Amino acid sequence: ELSEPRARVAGLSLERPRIMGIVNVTPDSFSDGGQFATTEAAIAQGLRLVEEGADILDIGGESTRPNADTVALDEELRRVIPVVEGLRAKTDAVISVDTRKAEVMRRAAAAGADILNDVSAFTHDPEALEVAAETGLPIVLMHAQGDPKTMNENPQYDDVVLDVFDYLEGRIQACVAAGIPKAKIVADPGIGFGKHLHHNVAVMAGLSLYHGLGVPLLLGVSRKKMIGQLCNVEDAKDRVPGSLACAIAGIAAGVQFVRVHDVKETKQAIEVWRACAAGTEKGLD
Ligand SMILES: Nc1nc2[nH]c(SCCc3ccc(S(N)(=O)=O)cc3)nc2c(=O)[nH]1
Repeated sequence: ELSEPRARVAGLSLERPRIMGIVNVTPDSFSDGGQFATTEAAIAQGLRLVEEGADILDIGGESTRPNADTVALDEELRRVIPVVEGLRAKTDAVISVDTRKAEVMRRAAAAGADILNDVSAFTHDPEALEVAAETGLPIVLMHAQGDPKTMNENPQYDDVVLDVFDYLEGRIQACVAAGIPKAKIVADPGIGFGKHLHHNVAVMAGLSLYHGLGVPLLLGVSRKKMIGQLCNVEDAKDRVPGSLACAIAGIAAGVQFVRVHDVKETKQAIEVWRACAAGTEKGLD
């Protein structure tokens, strides 16, 4: 076999863009439905996103948006683990867990999670790298400058595109040194994490550079402030067209995974874009 076997991440081939649907497991502030209601709603949301075409579900129990408060370990476990268990029992979709805590990673892997997605690139929790290596799961390394609490106050870069590249390269090396094969690593430039608008758009324009890291790329821009700033749209729910534009821009630059809220819409945008890029109605297959 002259060509090396086609790369896969969590069993997913990378011959076509993969959609990661977002499942935020945060208490429903509109009702005192309690933990059970939150768990059941999150599981239902995950199954809906799979129906809409999500290849992966990203389960997050701690908001890492700017100025967000941290969530205690026991609370994050209470939010995330039941949802991973519930979804594992009901779907074969790939399950990713968005967490910075080693214990959440360990328990999520035991509950059947397939990918560990850490917005701190396994730097926040001193145990995270070792636990991730022990699970043997594929991981997502994302760039962030600073902590969610303060990251967007005054981010500083020499050259944001190159600085993000160098950071990710260093984290890949640290993970490989910790025993995580490079074939199990996905890199992500972290739109909105310690970046002003001009940093975010520079990263978007420079996405193709990150293929030089030698790993698949993931992009998460869905409904983020960058879109709101460009189009003066305050409510995140009104940012879907801009989110689709960012997903397609990423895919056109060769990004293999897009992390989105609006799976149905993103899937339609991708299918149409692929047919037009391939010039055949069958798309790029
Ligand atoms: N791999 C990966 N994981 C992620 N998890 C999240 S949670 C989003 C937190 C947030 C919300 C809103 C803004 S803002 N102010 O730019 O609108 C920033 C960060 N995102 C990502 C992402 O991209 N990749």
